[in-house]
Amino acid sequence: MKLSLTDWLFPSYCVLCQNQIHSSLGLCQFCLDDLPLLDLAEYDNLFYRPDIVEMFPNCNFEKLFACAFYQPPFDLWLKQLKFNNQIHYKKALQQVIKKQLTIFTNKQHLAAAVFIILPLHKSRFFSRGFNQVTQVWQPCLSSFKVLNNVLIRNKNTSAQSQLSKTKRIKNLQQAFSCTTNLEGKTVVIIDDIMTTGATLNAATLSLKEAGAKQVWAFTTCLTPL
Ligand SMILES: O=P(O)(O)OC[C@H]1O[C@H](OP(=O)(O)OP(=O)(O)O)[C@H](O)[C@@H]1O
Repeated sequence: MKLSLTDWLFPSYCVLCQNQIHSSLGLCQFCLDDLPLLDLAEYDNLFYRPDIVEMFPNCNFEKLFACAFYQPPFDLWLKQLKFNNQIHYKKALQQVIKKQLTIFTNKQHLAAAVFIILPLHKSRFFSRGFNQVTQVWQPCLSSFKVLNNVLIRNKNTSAQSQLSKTKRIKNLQQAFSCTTNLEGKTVVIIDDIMTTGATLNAATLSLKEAGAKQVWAFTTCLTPL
């Protein structure tokens, strides 16, 4: 590995093995290659995997992309990022997302699709200070068309993580609205975690009401209840 002057002055280390890496990275190549990622080369739509379709019944979106199941080390990275703003895990997650997006785009055309990062309600955004999904995903989407302020979160919902499956669905009812006509478009909606799919389903409903032809859900991790 060739290190620059910046790397010598401000060394960065792999979040897993602590070997020195380029400052632009969070993981060394060995650790990245060792991670338990979902096999998108075989299943570019995870709904084609019988076990996954059984874990997430009644989803209204057409395709599902995820990097991995919510298991070590992803659970720690996502929690630390969302609740403690530990942004050094961001680069590691971005390497994982970019790797999975490259595999996906080799099989699926996304040039005409528009991307929407799942918004937080404004009061949640102000109390947290950031949208953890935007922080991680936005830099991975430079070659795609990202729409901002199109999907609005109207309802200040309780955190899904505290609720049962039935309550999660009710909690998200009427949570979103869409400000733009999406007639005929394929919309990719992005979130960090899918547990029951209630959040992504509620967003899908709004996007389809606005005319979206298809909605594809991209999430960093899956964690069925
Ligand atoms: O698939 P589901 O059952 O809908 O659960 C997944 C959602 O739950 C979490 O958010 P949560 O509402 O807990 O918190 P946040 O909006 O503050 O990020 C997570 O970030 C997803 O958005």
